[in-house]
Amino acid sequence: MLTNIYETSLALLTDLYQLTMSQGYWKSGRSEREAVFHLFFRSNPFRGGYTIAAGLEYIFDYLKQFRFTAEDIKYLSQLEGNDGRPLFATEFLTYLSELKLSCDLDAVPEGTVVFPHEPLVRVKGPILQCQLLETALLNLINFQTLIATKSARICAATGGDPVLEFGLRRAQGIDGGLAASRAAYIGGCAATSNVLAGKLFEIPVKGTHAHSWVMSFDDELSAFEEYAHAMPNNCVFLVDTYDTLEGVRNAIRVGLRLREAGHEMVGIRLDSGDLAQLSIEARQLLDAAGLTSVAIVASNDLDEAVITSLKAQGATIAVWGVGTKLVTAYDQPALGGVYKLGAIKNEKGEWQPKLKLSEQAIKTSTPGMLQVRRFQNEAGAVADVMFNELNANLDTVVMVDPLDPINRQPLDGGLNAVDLLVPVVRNGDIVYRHESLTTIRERVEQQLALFHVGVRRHENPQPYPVGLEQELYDLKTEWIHRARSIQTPL
Ligand SMILES: Nc1ncnc2c1ncn2[C@@H]1O[C@H](COP(=O)(O)OP(=O)(O)OP(=O)(O)O)[C@@H](O)[C@H]1O
Ligand SMILES: O=P(O)(O)OC[C@H]1O[C@H](OP(=O)(O)OP(=O)(O)O)[C@H](O)[C@@H]1O
Ligand SMILES: O=C(O)c1cccnc1
Repeated sequence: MLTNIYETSLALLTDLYQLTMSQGYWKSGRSEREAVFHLFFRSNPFRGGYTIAAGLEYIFDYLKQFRFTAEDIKYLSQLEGNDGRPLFATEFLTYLSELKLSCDLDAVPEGTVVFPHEPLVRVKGPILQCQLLETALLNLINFQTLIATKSARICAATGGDPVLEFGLRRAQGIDGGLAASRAAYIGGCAATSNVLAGKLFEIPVKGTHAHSWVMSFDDELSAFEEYAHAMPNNCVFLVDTYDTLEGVRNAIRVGLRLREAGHEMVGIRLDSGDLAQLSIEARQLLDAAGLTSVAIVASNDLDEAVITSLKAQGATIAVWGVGTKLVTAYDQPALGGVYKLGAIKNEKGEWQPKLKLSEQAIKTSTPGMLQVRRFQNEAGAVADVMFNELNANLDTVVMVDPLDPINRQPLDGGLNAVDLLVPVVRNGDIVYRHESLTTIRERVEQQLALFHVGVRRHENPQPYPVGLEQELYDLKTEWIHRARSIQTPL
């Protein structure tokens, strides 16, 4: 079971406008009106071809802590509007203090490969409640999905060599550091240096030593000897404090003495200079000394591009320590996920599709209560089709490319079909079984294997087909026309 990260009430972890709109829904008698929202992103991060969904378990933790306590209500009661009078009505605050979530959430399991415009989470319930959840859900899913994806890319670049996540010191605060360690492990990292993340999430913890250890002695050899004395079963010597190849020679001296004492040196770490050249030279020195099992660990601002380049240069690095660029998603610091209303019930209790128009077709949201069906054959995933659960006849599925509607592809009934969104919360209660991070990591591997290498490559990846089921496409087109006419002046 995930240890609760959050032990405080979290209903106020939201943008003020969610609460002002909520008072609006309440005052206009529409707070209980049923609505459906979708959380999705519009483009794969890092100019990549895929994205790894993550963060769902944190949503469960957040929902468990969703309540307006007496202190929260007191705080809200003190907020003032422009005229200096209370922003919120006392009766509305009483309503909030008695609020119990009754939403249904459907979500894509963590570790699933997902694509732009596909809902990662779908929230159905009283519109006021759906609205109150928006900001926190985006906060939780956007960040962890981004970092899990970055991690998967870095791990793909190492081609299976272990990646150690070293990012805590450069992460965005305490919570960012913990969530990043979790997401990095989901994406494929072998271990973290973050000990609290290790304890909370059962992630293996690993580490070497810092330059300060070497600098605290008069010479490097004494530093390595003392470290070996203190930690004979965890010796990875950082060799670049003064002269890297001299450092390797000192490590070898200590490694051979350790062996005589019945221990094996685990590795050396390179943290500066030309990592390809130094790793090749260090490997030669280690092998010549008979220390063939000693691993070369490298760190220093690594990311998937540098790792790919180092591999191409024949670097003999066996373990990769990656911090800053992983946990901060350095080259793209936000996923840009959004949360849009798909449908709302009218006074008669009938679902009304809703969409948000945009100048750019790609930004116009898709109406309905959406589900994603992934079609697969023996070779892997063929296409994902979004459909509207409110009005779907899926006996024969014709997929329409929303950006090129002439491109209509019938999907053969012989294909396997899996619906990506699964029930996770019903009437406010979590109904999804807890998944270990091991299960989630395995899912990432299995899922990535379903996709063509062209979709997975980092340079100019092939777009994977994601389309709208024909009836949904027609519905969207109809509602685009209707929405435009709403705006057309008489
Ligand atoms: N052979 C290589 N090919 C491509 N990139 C490399 C190679 N070796 C190191 N790098 C990367 O180059 C970047 C800068 O390395 P550089 O050697 O300039 O800095 P540094 O070694 O940290 O400098 P300093 O000695 O001041 O610490 C780092 O991201 C590092 O991982
Ligand atoms: O480069 P990153 O991918 O962010 O990996 C983490 C970095 O953090 C440490 O450096 P730092 O200078 O903070 O401490 P040190 O004195 O132990 O090298 C470590 O040596 C790595 O270089
Ligand atoms: O254990 C390490 O080598 C380590 C830990 C944090 C940051 N950099 C390196």
